[in-house]
Amino acid sequence: MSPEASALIIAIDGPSGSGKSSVSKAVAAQLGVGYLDTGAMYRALTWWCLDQGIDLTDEAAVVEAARSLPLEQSTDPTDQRVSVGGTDVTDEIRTTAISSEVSKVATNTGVRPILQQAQRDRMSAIAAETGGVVAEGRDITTVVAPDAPVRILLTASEEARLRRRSAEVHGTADEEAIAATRDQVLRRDRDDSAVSQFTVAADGVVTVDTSDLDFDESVEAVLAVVASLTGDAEPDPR
Ligand SMILES: Nc1ncnc2c1ncn2[C@@H]1O[C@H](COP(=O)(O)OP(=O)(O)OP(=O)(O)O)[C@@H](O)[C@H]1O
Ligand SMILES: Nc1ccn([C@H]2C[C@H](O)[C@@H](COP(=O)(O)O)O2)c(=O)n1
Repeated sequence: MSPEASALIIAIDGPSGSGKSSVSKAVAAQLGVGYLDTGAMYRALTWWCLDQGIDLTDEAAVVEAARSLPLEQSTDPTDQRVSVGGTDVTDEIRTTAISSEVSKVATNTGVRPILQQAQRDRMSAIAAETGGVVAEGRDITTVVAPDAPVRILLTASEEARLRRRSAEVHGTADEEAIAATRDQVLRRDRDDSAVSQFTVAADGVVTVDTSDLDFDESVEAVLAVVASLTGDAEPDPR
């Protein structure tokens, strides 16, 4: 039996600001398994292309960059680091400069199969190493790991998502801050929707709506789905 056959594979998708990354990291930490942030891979490729002077609208050049992306990504949910070509880009890939450009790379249909295969390979390696993996993104439940035993669509209302992202980026969720956040959340979702379906759960995918849940309640809700689908996934007591 391959190590993955008995591993705890959890796939989570959802729109921007729904809480995928933060909730997935907490779930992985509680279950004692590794974590894969697939959005970070698209962000890292965007950073690399810009660093190399590649025009993001030159689709063939971006595909070529995806093929040779020198990416290193940690899998510890409590210590996320991303490096490209030896440069630590952990913080830089979260800047507005990257957030506002990343959809150009993520909607490049030549890039997607390359990163999707890399994500499958990473998931297998992480599961073999840690006994499981929580992988999150936009197409994990549908394309990257449609056979995962646990597949969840994490959603939240547009208002909740704007409020959360605004509080995170601007430290406030007043009207002005929310207006400044719309591009990063709503426009990006609209662009990304052209290539992935992450607003409606595919067959067999469980929806967890966090609009009225706080962070801890969202983590509990996801853990409850994991437990109900696997029967034995109690949080690691360590
Ligand atoms: N249920 C919740 N209640 C309140 N805040 C939350 C909740 N879930 C997540 N957050 C906060 O909302 C912000 C956005 O969450 P997160 O970055 O995890 O979203 P995401 O879905 O991964 O977004 P993106 O796809 O744009 O990276 C974070 O500051 C996070 O702490
Ligand atoms: N599986 C994935 C993961 C991410 N993307 C796109 C969507 C975003 O524009 C970008 C960055 O993702 P984030 O860090 O905000 O979750 O990558 C995708 O198309 N498929």
